[in-house]
Amino acid sequence: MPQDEDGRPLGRHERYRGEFPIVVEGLENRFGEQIVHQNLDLKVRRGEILGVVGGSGSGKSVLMRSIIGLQVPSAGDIQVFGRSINGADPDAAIGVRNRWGVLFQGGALFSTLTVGENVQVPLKQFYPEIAPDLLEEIARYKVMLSGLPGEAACKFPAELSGGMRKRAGLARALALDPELLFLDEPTAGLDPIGAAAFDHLTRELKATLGLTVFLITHDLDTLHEICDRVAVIADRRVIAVDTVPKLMELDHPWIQEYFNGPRGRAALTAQAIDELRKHSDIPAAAQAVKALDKAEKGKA
Ligand SMILES: Nc1ncnc2c1ncn2[C@@H]1O[C@H](COP(=O)(O)OP(=O)(O)OP(=O)(O)O)[C@@H](O)[C@H]1O
Repeated sequence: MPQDEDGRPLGRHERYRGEFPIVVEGLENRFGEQIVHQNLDLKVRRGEILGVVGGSGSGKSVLMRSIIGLQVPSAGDIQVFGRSINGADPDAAIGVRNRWGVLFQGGALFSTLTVGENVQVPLKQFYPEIAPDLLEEIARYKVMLSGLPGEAACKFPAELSGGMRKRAGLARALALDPELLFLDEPTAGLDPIGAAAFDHLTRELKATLGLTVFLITHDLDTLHEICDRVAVIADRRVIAVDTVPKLMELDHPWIQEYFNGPRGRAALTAQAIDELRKHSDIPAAAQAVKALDKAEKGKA
């Protein structure tokens, strides 16, 4: 039975009201001789989009897999909704596991099922009593919530573009009305316009559905645009968690290279121009945007 922050049992449809729906303490993950995480601590705040960054192979996906119970850590404790998930028996853990949705890298859709049937998989698993026509209706609603046309529910994953497949994966992740959404590199492989649209959708969904989002990404635009805070993994642990501007002030070499390198600065400039555009009713802002656009055209 899921519990609230004071250990009281939560009803099936009650939502978590504590400050930190995810708390990771002293996490260690080893694969043979390789130590991926050691003494890793992280607290995710309710209602935030937490970006997770780190070099390739730094253990971002392993951290996500540990939190959702797909990777059993060698040491440490992980609490989700105030409940330790390590060593929890599967039946008891179900009270927690039906309260998150996951979009894996590449979407991980079943290729032999239509999009709608993919969305129905978790629904059937956790709510076998729902009648087939209602299942179909819920699936179609989730498909549309993810920004796809309703007809996409009848298509097979192979019939969709990369961006549409991501949205279909998102529809499945939203199937159970989760409180927590895990996204593993959602904008990887999308063109800049598709990536910006997916970011926008993530932000909208967070606001309208009251989600807490754990977002692994390499995408600097995503970090600047939609993340409330960003956790940086390096040296086998989380070395900092803060807003992007605050992180940029830190003196760590990886952080400096990542956020203040040429790509980091370009993302920052793009965000600044976006902000200015929002205020183009102010003559000085409109003038600045015009000048910057002209400079960009000159570069091209
Ligand atoms: N099941 C496994 N068995 C052995 N080693 C593994 C396993 N899963 C992950 N690893 C190793 O753990 C390390 C961290 O992997 P992980 O996928 O978490 O990195 P990442 O930070 O997500 O990288 P990327 O940004 O490239 O996706 C890598 O060296 C990887 O080879």
